[in-house]
Amino acid sequence: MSDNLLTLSGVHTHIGAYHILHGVDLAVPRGQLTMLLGRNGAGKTTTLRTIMGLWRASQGRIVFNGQDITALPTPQIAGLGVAYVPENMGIFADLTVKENMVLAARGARNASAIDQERLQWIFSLFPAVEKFWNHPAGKLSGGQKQMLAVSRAIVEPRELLIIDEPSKGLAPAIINNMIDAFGQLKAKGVTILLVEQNINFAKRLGDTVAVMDNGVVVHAGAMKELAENEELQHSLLGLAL
Ligand SMILES: Nc1ncnc2c1ncn2[C@@H]1O[C@H](COP(=O)(O)OP(=O)(O)OP(=O)(O)O)[C@@H](O)[C@H]1O
Repeated sequence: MSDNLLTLSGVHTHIGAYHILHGVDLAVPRGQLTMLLGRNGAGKTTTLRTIMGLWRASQGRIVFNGQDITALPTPQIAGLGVAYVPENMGIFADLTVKENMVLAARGARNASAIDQERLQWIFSLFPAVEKFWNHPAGKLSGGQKQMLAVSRAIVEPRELLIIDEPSKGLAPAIINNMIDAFGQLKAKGVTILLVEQNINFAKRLGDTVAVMDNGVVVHAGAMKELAENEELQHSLLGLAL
């Protein structure tokens, strides 16, 4: 088996009449945290949605854990162990934190059916989830909602966690908490693919990086190499810095 848990080769995606992805090549190494960076509109979200089968690749190939998933329906892709947290987080605002968690655990009808050891671990990663267990999710702060969204994604064991801009709009203290939690997830063997705009967040957390522009990956390599090269950051990311 290859060292890459996920690979995209020459992936094109059209949305209606618009040709958005123009041959994306991306490798997500097993056990690492890969950062997907790029200016606004570069195609990052479209890439994540194409991996999940929410948009269809019109050309190219997506392989997860040795299996071609390019044409699989989204529930089957999720069933292989891929969790996706979209930018809007997909939380049910009118339901409590507990109800949100129960709904995320396939087959669980109530909180006691959630793996309790796992739940305690999630509480230790994100204490706010325990603290606001019986509160409506809509009343949480932005950072707490993001923590709930990630908690929902990991309520069952996953091999790959895909998260769209988890640091967006968060205060620095909450970002530190997130960085800590992602580090612990990685230590548990979860492979993570994160879309980011915040280069400092990316530098602190990323092992591998891919930078997109105009619907293709224009740079890929070690995060450390990009983090140490300000000229390269500027030429690849420009004002996004
Ligand atoms: N539903 C859609 N219909 C038409 N064009 C779309 C649609 N969704 C995205 N696009 C276009 O596709 C391009 C890539 O968008 P995408 O959201 O993937 O970029 P991004 O890199 O995630 O940027 P951002 O950080 O702003 O979300 C943009 O030009 C965008 O306008």
